Amino acid sequence: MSAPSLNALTDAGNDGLAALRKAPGDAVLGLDFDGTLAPIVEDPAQARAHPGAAAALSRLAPLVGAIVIITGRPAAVAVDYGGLADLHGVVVLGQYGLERWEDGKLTTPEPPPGVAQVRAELPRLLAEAGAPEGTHVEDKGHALAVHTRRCAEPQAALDRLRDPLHALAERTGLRVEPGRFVLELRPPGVDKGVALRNFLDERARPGFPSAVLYAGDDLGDLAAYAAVEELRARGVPGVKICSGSTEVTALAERADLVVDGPAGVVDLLGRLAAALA
Ligand SMILES: O=P(O)(O)OC[C@H]1O[C@H](O[C@H]2O[C@H](CO)[C@@H](O)[C@H](O)[C@H]2O)[C@H](O)[C@@H](O)[C@@H]1O
Repeated sequence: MSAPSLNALTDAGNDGLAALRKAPGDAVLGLDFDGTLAPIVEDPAQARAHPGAAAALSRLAPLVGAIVIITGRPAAVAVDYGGLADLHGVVVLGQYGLERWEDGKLTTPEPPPGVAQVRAELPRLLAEAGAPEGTHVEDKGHALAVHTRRCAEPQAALDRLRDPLHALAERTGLRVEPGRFVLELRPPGVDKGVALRNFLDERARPGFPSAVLYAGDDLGDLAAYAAVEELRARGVPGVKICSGSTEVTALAERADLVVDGPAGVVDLLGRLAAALA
């Protein structure tokens, strides 16, 4: 890996990149979808992966041990919006790890009953809480996401809805997952860190993983960062990449390398593929 721009800002990150270069066939690349592979747009249904994302992943897939996309989206939606259907060697863990898509096969559990309760109660709750115009509910089957990006004042709208949504989540046995102008009510028990750890554990063998790289942009990705940090503490090299934005700063503070949004991530993946080929 000779490109200087692939250098991380931290020693631990550079150790991770060096280990990835040394034994790519046992390395794992973990990637978030929205904000990392796909540019953020106002309407969640219009989000699509960066035009270079699928090509970069397809170049990398035969060079590394595994590529796993870990997303809050339903797995099938990420596959569709990401243009991933024909990619071999890419696994998609959807709904924060509840769902799995691999080689065209989707595995999805039954949603817990609290999800139906939230679906039934949410319209009235939003009306009573004075949800501003532009508030939008995305029903993901296993979770409901309340978006405020299209409100005149997205942050104020989110602040207004936070307490009522937390109360609803508590009543229904769900948890609130905060994100970029969104509060999601989703089942507890999984997060992106759990999903990444489980994914690694199921493939465990001597020398695996040689390194783990994880790229994300939003608060939900911090759990995966924590998993990479734990791996490092156990001697497995890791790299935390932040797909930078002005909306979230918490990841940049913990990242080994910050790149310029999905375009920067795709550029990085392309250079990684060139370096490993
Ligand atoms: O884990 P991710 O792949 O990052 O998914 C997290 C949530 O992303 C989506 O919402 C975000 O992207 C939208 C489209 O760009 C944007 O409009 C919204 O403001 C963002 O919060 C998605 O809609 C959610 O279901 C995902 O859970």
